[in-house]
Amino acid sequence: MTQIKIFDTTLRDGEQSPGVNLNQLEKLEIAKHLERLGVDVMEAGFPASSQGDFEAVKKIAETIKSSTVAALARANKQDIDRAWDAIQYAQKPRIHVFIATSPIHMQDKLKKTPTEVIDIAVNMVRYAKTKCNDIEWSAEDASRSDLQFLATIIEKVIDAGATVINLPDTVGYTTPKEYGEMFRYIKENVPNINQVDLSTHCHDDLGMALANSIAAVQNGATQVEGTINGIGERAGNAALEELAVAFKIREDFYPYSTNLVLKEIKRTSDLISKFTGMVVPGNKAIVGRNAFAHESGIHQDGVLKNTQTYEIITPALVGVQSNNLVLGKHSGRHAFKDKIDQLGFTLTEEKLADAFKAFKQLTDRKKEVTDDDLFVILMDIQTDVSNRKQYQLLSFQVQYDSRNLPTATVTLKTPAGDEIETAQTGNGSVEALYNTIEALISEPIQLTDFNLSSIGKGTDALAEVHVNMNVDNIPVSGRGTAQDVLEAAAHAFLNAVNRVFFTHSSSQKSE
Ligand SMILES: CC(=O)SCCNC(=O)CCNC(=O)[C@H](O)C(C)(C)COP(=O)(O)OP(=O)(O)OC[C@H]1O[C@@H](n2cnc3c(N)ncnc32)[C@H](O)[C@@H]1OP(=O)(O)O
Ligand SMILES: CC(C)C(=O)C(=O)O
Repeated sequence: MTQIKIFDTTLRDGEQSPGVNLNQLEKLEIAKHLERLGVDVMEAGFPASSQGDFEAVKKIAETIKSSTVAALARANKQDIDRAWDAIQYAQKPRIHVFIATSPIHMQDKLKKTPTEVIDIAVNMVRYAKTKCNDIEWSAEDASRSDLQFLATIIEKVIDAGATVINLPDTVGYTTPKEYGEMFRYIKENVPNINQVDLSTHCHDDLGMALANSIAAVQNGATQVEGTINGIGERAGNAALEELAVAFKIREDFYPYSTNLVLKEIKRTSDLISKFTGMVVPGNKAIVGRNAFAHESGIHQDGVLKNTQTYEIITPALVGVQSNNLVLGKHSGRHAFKDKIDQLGFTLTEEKLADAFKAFKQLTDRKKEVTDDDLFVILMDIQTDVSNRKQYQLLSFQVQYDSRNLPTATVTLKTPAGDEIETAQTGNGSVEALYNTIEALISEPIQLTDFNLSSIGKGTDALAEVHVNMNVDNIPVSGRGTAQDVLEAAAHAFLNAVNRVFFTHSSSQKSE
């Protein structure tokens, strides 16, 4: 078995998904779960892109111990300095420098000749190497680049000190055969290629990201880049959970393995889906709601007789639990703490007390508290910033009458500490509530998406709302959970507004 390194870019390319904007605490929590999942490298962000991203990458670098922490930089000194400033205290830091190598990108975007691009790439890898030992260099749009040119520039950046060479299919254009042949060509035509890890980074525009990544591995790639749930720019990146499980299930066919702890997959996928607001489609491989559901009679009959007739992956392999009923009204702190550890959270004493209180409050209203309920409580507690200046929901009331327009009355605390209240109507209860909150907030708001789901089953299940909106023309997402649908909706709305409020108040999106 050849061990393939997993480079997770959920926090960088994943965050480039339209509408996704994670705050520092959310990024940190995701990073901790990625470490627990066993990724070899996590790309924590692009520090030069904003102060908020810089601070998030720095915090992750200071916290993560076993995975390499990478930071992205364009091929210029300012970006490289920023990347290094953010990751220098990591146990295993990596600077990831990229520059495009395809004719269209060099000519029309960078406005540089191929010779100039070679000089910039070599000089910037050399510069980055003066700061950090581990340097990844990416040839952006490699799959549309001239192969001879690619071989020339790769040989030179390796001589300049690169330790990993990444050949992205940036626009998701290539096919497995073509992409595999590119890797083989590079293996055969770059004399110093065996000194480095060769990496693949695929986008899913034509639905071939996973197939292309596997083709690259079959032709010499030793590192695969991708994201959890396949999120990312446009149609997304290769889904790492699909790659790892495919290698495991088809180990008879693929002589490759990864370090991923497969039973952590579902939990990590849930966490990322909730924080990003990117709902995993029911039919998504490995982590979709229906991935292990058998609906039709013939399939059910087969599964009852022998699960393997229709089930190639056992749900437990990826951490899907059939019965996750856990703690109840009478559970104590020890059992609670033990469960928190199992779910992969590390809480300070103060947060532990808050979480226990929230859990006890929930048991008063909900008969059965599941792992999923607890997971949401812990996510909220770990990323709670209610001690900071922001809009806070103090109370609300919605009057619904099937013959008249619903009316909402809302009281908010403003970031300046004032209490404000007003009432508005709407065509439905949520609209009345949102019209009212909007009337209380000075920034112009345009709601672009509203998504309601339940956590678990039953009439007492928690409601979860994700919203996308433009606040002051800035696209932003928000998430809220509560036992009541309207309360969850109000929290999601304010969660989105507060993200933008922080952007303005601290001049960058930092928390
Ligand atoms: C394929 C990928 O996923 S690449 C990563 C994409 N991620 C992002 O873009 C993150 C979000 N981006 C941002 O916040 C901003 O674009 C910033 C902060 C990075 C840069 O902002 P600005 O300085 O205003 O530049 P802007 O984005 O408008 O243009 C990009 C500039 O970088 C140049 N550039 C692009 N890639 C590279 C590179 N790899 N190396 C050097 N220069 C580059 C472009 O040619 C352009 O230069 P020009 O201003 O001389 O024409
Ligand atoms: C910066 C590189 C690695 C990238 O994201 C791409 O080319 O898609």
